[in-house]
Amino acid sequence: MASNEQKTAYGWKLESSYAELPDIFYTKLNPWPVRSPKLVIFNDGLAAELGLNSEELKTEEGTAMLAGNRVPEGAEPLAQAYAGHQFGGFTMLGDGRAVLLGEQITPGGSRLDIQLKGSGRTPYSRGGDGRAALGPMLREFIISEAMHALGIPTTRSLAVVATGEEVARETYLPGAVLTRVAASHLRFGTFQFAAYKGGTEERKALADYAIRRHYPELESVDNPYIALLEAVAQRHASLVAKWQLVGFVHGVMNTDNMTISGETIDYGPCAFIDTYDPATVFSSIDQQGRYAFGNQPQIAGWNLARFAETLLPLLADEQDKAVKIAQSVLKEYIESYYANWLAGMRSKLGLFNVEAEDESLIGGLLELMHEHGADFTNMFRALTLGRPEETALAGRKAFNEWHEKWQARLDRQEEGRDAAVELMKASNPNVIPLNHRVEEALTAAVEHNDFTVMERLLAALSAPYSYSAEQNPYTQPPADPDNPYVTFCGT
Ligand SMILES: Nc1ncnc2c1ncn2[C@@H]1O[C@H](COP(=O)(O)OP(=O)(O)OP(=O)(O)O)[C@@H](O)[C@H]1O
Ligand SMILES: [Mg+2]
Repeated sequence: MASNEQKTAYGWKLESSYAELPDIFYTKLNPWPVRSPKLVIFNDGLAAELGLNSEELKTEEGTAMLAGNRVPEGAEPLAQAYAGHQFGGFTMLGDGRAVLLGEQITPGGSRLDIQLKGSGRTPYSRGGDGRAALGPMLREFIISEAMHALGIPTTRSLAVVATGEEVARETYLPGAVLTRVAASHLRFGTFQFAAYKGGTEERKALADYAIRRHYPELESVDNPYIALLEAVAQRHASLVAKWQLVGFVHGVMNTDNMTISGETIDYGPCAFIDTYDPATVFSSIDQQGRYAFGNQPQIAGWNLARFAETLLPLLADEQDKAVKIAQSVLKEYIESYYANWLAGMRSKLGLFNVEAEDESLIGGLLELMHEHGADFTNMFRALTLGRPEETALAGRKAFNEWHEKWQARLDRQEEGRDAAVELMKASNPNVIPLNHRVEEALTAAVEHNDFTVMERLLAALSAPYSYSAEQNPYTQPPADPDNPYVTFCGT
């Protein structure tokens, strides 16, 4: 693998294993410079994990690197090719506004992609300008870091640089470049690209690379491609269950927005639900509710099926046999998703063991929450804190009956009440990025050049299960729960 042995003053230790794939998979090019880069937010904790020198990167020269005006030593920037099913239709895509600088080898020995998003046009830009607006990039920063703190696999955000240039959307908006960090940017769509553009050779090269990079333990198994499909399916069974357990709506679950590593990627029109309603959507282009909160497990399964199709020639010699294998993996995905979700819901209610009536206990609560528009996060927080009287369901006969049943169920456990409360605290976040607080932070930053509101919000979101008193202001639901407050989620 091409390597840059010498660590620089900035701490860069960049390699470029992706560039060893057949050259249909990428186009080498540098990011396009921007007019007057200004660093507006920087993630010191992540920089330390990456072995990067925060102080150096915050200087003018360092900021120039995070803006794409200067290429770090050892970087071999490239735009990645991929395809995708978007809202059901197949398209050739690729990084139309991003470049991969390389893979940072961290002090802990991990290999993590460093990508600039909003870095200018590429051969995959189609009609786009290659740029990104400040509001949405700050939004990606906040939500991805909140997801990480919640314990949910995700790409991360190192920095946002304002470009000093405007981008034309519905109006003119300030532009920005986000430095995104990921286990890799291999997407289901990367495999779709290989299947569409390449032969068996390219498909195999990509699958081998994905295995080496994310599932090295599978290299020696009998058919590593079946094992790859199973492993990716299992990671998504776990990932999507985690989304459902905190009320996260991804919003654009197209195959180009799902990763081989099992990390959440692309924080476009995403948001956390306030009131519990499986039909909740945040994307204005999702008129059919394809990516509604309650549909996510099925849509991930649909996307996995598209991924499986790209692997068919590698799964077995005969097509029939390959299809059967893929079908059985997809069936396991659904079962495994449900098992993960059920286990997570038990934890949210402080239940350690399994009882036959648990599914109806959990389902009964969710039905009541849906019927009466209960806030998802606050409901579980109130139950955790033993304050059912603070919920939207307080005083309702059906809820009182449910509550008694739940209390009796808790009393039947040997672990005791204190342990149940600890389990609930570890499973029910005290604070999530409430949409109205995110909007408030973005308005201050984008419209008033005040980043302190965002800094305080990030601090509150950094330890969501700590139940610390400083988080209290960030737990209040919006005054108007019918307003989804997601105006900065464009592009
Ligand atoms: N302003 C733009 N200029 C050029 N290409 C763009 C632009 N916005 C989006 N694209 C491209 O359109 C495709 C789909 O867009 P999507 O909103 O999923 O991407 P994104 O938010 O840029 O990317 P990512 O998935 O990397 O977070 C991607 O290939 C993306 O690179
Ligand atoms: Mg995308």
